[in-house]
Amino acid sequence: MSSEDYSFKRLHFKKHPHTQLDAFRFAYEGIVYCIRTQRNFRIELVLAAVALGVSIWLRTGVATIVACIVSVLVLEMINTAIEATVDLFTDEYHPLARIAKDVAAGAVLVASLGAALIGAITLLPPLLEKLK
Ligand SMILES: Nc1ncnc2c1ncn2[C@@H]1O[C@H](COP(=O)(O)OP(=O)(O)OP(=O)(O)O)[C@@H](O)[C@H]1O
Repeated sequence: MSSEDYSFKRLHFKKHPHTQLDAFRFAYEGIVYCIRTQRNFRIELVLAAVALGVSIWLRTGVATIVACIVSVLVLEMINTAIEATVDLFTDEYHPLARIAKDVAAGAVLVASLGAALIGAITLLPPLLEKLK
């Protein structure tokens, strides 16, 4: 779904009033938008499923892995929101637009590297033990 399709769906959007259920639906649509349009988000979902599966198989605590997964996915979504906001503001080159997008992408990279490191520390020793 492109951002144009997404906007089209909302042609009849009324800002007020909306119910709590509508608020959940808007949030759900945001998640679906990320899955449909962000390749990195889909890759992260697959890696998350693999890491979670391995963690369950090895019977390590899953809480750390879940925390890493949530951090990366949430940051990817915030990155997508920042990109959309910057694109809404300008489609011209602007150094501040570049900083906003680069810093947001950098945040995702830091979280991803951290998650990979934590994943390796948590999963590698029991995995090597199991494969002995
Ligand atoms: N309006 C702009 N002004 C200046 N630089 C920009 C602008 N838009 C994008 N850039 C630069 O291009 C890079 C890629 O921006 P783009 O919007 O294409 O993100 P993307 O490739 O879709 O990112 P992702 O892969 O995380 O979805 C930014 O990180 C930034 O360095």
